[in-house]
Amino acid sequence: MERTSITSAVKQLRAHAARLDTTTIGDLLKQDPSRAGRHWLRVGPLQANFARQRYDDTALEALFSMAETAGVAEQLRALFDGEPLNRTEARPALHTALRGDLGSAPVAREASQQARAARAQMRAMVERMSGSGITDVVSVGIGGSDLGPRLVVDALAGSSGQRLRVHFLSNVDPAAADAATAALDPARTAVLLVSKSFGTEETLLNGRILQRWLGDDSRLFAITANAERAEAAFAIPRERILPMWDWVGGRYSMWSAVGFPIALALGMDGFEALLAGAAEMDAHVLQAPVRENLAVRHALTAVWNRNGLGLSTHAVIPYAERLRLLPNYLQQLVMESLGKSARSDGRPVAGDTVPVWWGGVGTDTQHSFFQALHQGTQVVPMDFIGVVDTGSAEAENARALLANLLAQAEALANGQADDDLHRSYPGNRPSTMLLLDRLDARSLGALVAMYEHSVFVQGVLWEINPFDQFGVELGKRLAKGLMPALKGEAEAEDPVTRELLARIRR
Ligand SMILES: O=P(O)(O)OC[C@H]1O[C@H](O)[C@H](O)[C@@H](O)[C@@H]1O
Repeated sequence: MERTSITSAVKQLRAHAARLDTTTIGDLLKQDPSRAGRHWLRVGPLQANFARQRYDDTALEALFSMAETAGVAEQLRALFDGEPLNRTEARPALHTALRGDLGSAPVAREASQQARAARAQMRAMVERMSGSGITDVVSVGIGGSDLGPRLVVDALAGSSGQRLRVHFLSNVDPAAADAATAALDPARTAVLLVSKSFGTEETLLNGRILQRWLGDDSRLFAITANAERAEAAFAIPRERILPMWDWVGGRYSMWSAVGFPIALALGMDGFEALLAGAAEMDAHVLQAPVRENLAVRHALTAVWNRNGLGLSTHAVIPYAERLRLLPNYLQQLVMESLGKSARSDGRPVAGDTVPVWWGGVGTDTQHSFFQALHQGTQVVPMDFIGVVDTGSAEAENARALLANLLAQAEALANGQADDDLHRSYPGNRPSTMLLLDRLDARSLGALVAMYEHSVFVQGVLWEINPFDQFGVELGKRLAKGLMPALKGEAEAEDPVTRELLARIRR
């Protein structure tokens, strides 16, 4: 989209928001009795209701035409086809090729082919490891090499007649390595070093600790796009290395061999069900017109709340204990992808980009930060996520969970007036309701893929590259430079850091 048109689209959204300033969610529902029933979209096991967003049909039309002007449908096609949309790094982002073959260009077909071959390798390794007396696996990785597998294993391992017990180690704090290994027997444990670059300090340092602890390199594995480094630094032979590629971004990589811990915990069939759920969402997102497209609608809603209403944070609240790690996962996916101030072409962005994403699990968070959501001065738009059939025999608890989910969304939207301001609920706080039929590999795959595509579409609308993350580099470089100073072999340049170091050393 031309800079002028994104600027004017943002201006238009603000004008619609101003026009709707005194119209509440309650008013919108009253004005249009069909609203609650009209704002549903369903894709496979996932359905979403947007009726409690603060746009009316006219504002929604402006959002749809913003998507059309930005060429969202064409950009999605370009994504699947492996065009080098990651322009700052001159490469494609082909995570969709890890779970299907909807890309029609040779580069995308080649990627799907490589992904299939890697899955065959994974299947063989899962079988070998499952029958080898190994009981536990420690997956060492951080960021995109940790959060996705950690989320899925935490969500699904318990319910799938778990094979190997999988544990995760990410933080460079030595206490994390202690905690990860405390209850394990090294003789019955395998260690996976998961790092796309094989250059990440935390993973390399923790990898050393775990290699020593293991005492037997035959149960040390690597998942990486840099096999040479894994071989050189840890002497891991090729047959124990699973591949990764530079056309997969770290935070989009759990569908690749980075998902090996998932396959070990759920079995390869479970892992493939996750991919199938994501592939179902891919097909929908690629083919559905803008007005019926779940990820596009989710993205437009995010842009409305950010640029139209000017809301600076966004909360995601799964009412499912097994999705307790989803907010952490989404923080990386959304904020590392969209936390940018430069457009793809290097010029400054036209308006605000990503809000701060945060959240936690319901019902717990009702008893911690929901007070601020109901009565605080800042309005926080939310994604509520519920599971219709929990599959639990504890029907009373399952009903209470759903009742709380429904009640909170209602209370936030409708509020309740009271003469006493302390007891008054302002309401008019927007939320989207996302419902999974049940929580299994397929529905979780679909949900995560929906978020990935929503992030991509937001990137298109804001004209930013969601696939780089240069913002994380400066701090890493400075930390490296401070290692000698911490050993007392050098001084820090920054006066405050120097003073801090002096006190640390004392
Ligand atoms: O997989 P690795 O190369 O070890 O990278 C792990 C993580 O570290 C980096 O700092 C990036 O911010 C993340 O996007 C990445 O997922």
